[in-house]
Amino acid sequence: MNSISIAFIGGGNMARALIGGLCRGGHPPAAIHVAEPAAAARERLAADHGVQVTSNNSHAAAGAEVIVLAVKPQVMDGVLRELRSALQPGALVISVAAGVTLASLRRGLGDAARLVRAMPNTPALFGAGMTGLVAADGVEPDDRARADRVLESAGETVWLDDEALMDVVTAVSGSGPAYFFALAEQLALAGERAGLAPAVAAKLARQTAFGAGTMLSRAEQSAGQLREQVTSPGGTTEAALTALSAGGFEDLIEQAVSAAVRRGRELGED
Ligand SMILES: NC(=O)C1=CN([C@@H]2O[C@H](COP(=O)(O)OP(=O)(O)OC[C@H]3O[C@@H](n4cnc5c(N)ncnc54)[C@H](OP(=O)(O)O)[C@@H]3O)[C@@H](O)[C@H]2O)C=CC1
Ligand SMILES: O=C(O)[C@@H]1CCC=N1
Repeated sequence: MNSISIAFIGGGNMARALIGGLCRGGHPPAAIHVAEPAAAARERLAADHGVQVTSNNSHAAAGAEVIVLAVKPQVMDGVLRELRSALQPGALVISVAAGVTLASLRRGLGDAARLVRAMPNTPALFGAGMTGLVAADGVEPDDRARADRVLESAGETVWLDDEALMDVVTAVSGSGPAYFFALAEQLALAGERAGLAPAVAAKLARQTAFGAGTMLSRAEQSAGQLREQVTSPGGTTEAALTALSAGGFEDLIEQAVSAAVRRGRELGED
């Protein structure tokens, strides 16, 4: 594994997941610096992963070859102002912030900055992440390779040519794990209401989500084909899926994705 020096600005949920993925993938913790204002979060990151922690964004960024901006979109402008003069020449900046455009990163960091916008997701923690990436003008092939080396330790990557689609990536795979977790939650609750003990219902839902996810990742068939294999004509699954459709399942998913796309665009305008 490479030992690119990486600085994370913001040590919250997404940074933790990416750092976990990097460390599991063999990236040396000593080559990872994290700037995070909350002392408790810093202590946890240092204890869990052995990474270097600081409360000072500029110090973290100063020696780094790759800087990952993992702060909320709402605080990004202030962070960019702070970092503008702290980046070392040739450093690659990867922002994972939802909605924040390459143009606004460019405004904050100046013309010389090498910029990539990425949208990872939290399964990165176990190397099972999905990251969409788009590069700003001026990004060289070796910058893309550097971004890939950082994000591939967290799972799969896909490069897009059209930045406008990053809000759709955010809505599908960035936020996507939450939809599956919400489904697992509701499935367990429904099992409880139908008589199962809470622990049993939770175990059935979790392991079923794991099994379905494993099949989606390993089987050759499409999601639709896998669904059909479970659905015996006139059987229980068909009854359940008919109830989901009658309740507007397909429309609801479309509405959910549209809402997330809209919110991503709003965050970019703030
Ligand atoms: N969570 C997810 O699944 C995903 C999140 N993202 C993106 O990742 C980014 C972070 O999200 P997430 O990890 O969920 O949020 P968190 O709130 O968990 O993490 C953000 C961290 O940044 C810290 N922070 C706040 N202000 C500053 C600052 N000025 N300098 C340095 N650090 C600061 C926060 O500290 P404090 O709490 O003390 O304010 C917090 O620990 C967002 O832009 C989001 O869009 C992208 C993909 C998926
Ligand atoms: O909810 C959010 O805004 C972030 C971006 C994708 C996942 N979490």
